[in-house]
Amino acid sequence: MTTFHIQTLNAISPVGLQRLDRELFDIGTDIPEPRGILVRSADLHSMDVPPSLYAVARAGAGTNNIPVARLAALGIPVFNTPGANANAVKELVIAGMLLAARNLYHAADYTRDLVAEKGLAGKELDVQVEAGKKQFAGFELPGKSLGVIGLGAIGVLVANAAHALGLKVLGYDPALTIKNAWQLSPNVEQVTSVEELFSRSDMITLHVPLVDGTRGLVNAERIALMPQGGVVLNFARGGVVDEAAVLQALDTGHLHAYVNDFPSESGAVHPRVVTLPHLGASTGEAEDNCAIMAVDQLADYLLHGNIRNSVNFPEVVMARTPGTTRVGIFNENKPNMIGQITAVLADAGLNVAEFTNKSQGDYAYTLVDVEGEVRDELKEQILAIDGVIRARKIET
Ligand SMILES: NC(=O)C1=CN([C@@H]2O[C@H](COP(=O)(O)OP(=O)(O)OC[C@H]3O[C@@H](n4cnc5c(N)ncnc54)[C@H](O)[C@@H]3O)[C@@H](O)[C@H]2O)C=CC1
Ligand SMILES: O=C(O)CCC(=O)C(=O)O
Repeated sequence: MTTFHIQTLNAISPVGLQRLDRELFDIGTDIPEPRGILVRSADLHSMDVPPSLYAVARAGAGTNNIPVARLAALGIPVFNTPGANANAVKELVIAGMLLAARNLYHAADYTRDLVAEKGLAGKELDVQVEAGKKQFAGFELPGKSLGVIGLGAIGVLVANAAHALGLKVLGYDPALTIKNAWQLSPNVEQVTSVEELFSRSDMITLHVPLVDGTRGLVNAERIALMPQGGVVLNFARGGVVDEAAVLQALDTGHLHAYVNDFPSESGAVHPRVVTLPHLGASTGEAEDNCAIMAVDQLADYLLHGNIRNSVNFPEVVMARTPGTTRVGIFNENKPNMIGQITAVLADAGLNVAEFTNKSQGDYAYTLVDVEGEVRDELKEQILAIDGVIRARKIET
């Protein structure tokens, strides 16, 4: 029986890893010729793709650290774990709003400084606490407006929780899915332009992927639309915000605070910025959820060829037909591919028991269960079809 080598490039929760049957999988950080890679935030863009590699599973949501298009062209699916860490991020966003509204981070620093640096104690400390606290007076959330950009797994949870805290919530997502629309509170007002969202929001929170269309989404022009004293919360990715524009708006007082999860040299030391060390998904619960989903999807692909939650190939899931052999085929999405594939199977004397083919963008994926002996040369015959990228006999 085949043993699949799985390479882990970040700490993946053991709750997920223990789901891999050690008779079928071996796992390590330095494993040679990996069939599968499990990753969180490690940057794979400069990686030489090992010829052995069949799939990459991201235990998390964002895949901007992975060369998704390059892997698609090689017939290598990239999986992610939609929603598995959404609650963890939502809770940190709520914490971020409160940190900003009540100036908590700087207030706690002030108190620590009175004792640790100035050496105050007793009555002297009490006097300075009461004298200094007015500089940290904040505002309450009810009555303020929050603009949520991106109403996906995280954005919907944030929007609903913010409404429950008494905020007026506006949402913007030009590609809102029906599933997410069902989850969204009817009290969240959807707006149709990002400019309207900025001009009507005291606070803005970002929940979009980092792609070409979202890079620098928060810029000087849009910040200028916000009411005086606004707050920007960024738990999406650093590149979604033009940080220089944010820092300038903080310096002029147009913005009150910037709370974010993506340290940079200038942002991390600015007095009106609170920067966390990419903590959004760092809860035991989220790490377990992500690892379980990533591992299950990777194992299902390696053992059965099924594709669930891939960011570069369509969803293709087919029950195994007893007494058959399964073949998985990636090809360019162009006419007559299915006809040519089934012709090769027929020429090889194989009867098709089950067949499914789905396309998405430039590529398509076929799973076929065949009756009859699948000889080694079948793979070469399928690969000889113009437009076929990869073919695999799925042994188990
Ligand atoms: N700080 C952290 O540790 C974490 C950060 N993230 C980041 O948050 C992002 C979102 O995560 P999820 O909500 O789970 O993803 P998701 O895929 O469920 O939602 C993203 C939403 O953004 C929308 N969108 C895309 N482009 C947009 C645009 N230009 N304007 C408005 N909406 C747009 C999409 O239609 C989708 O509904 C991830 O891609 C990742 O970068 C996710 C998890 C943890
Ligand atoms: O794995 C992590 O801690 C980061 C999570 C994240 O940024 C994501 O899921 O997009």
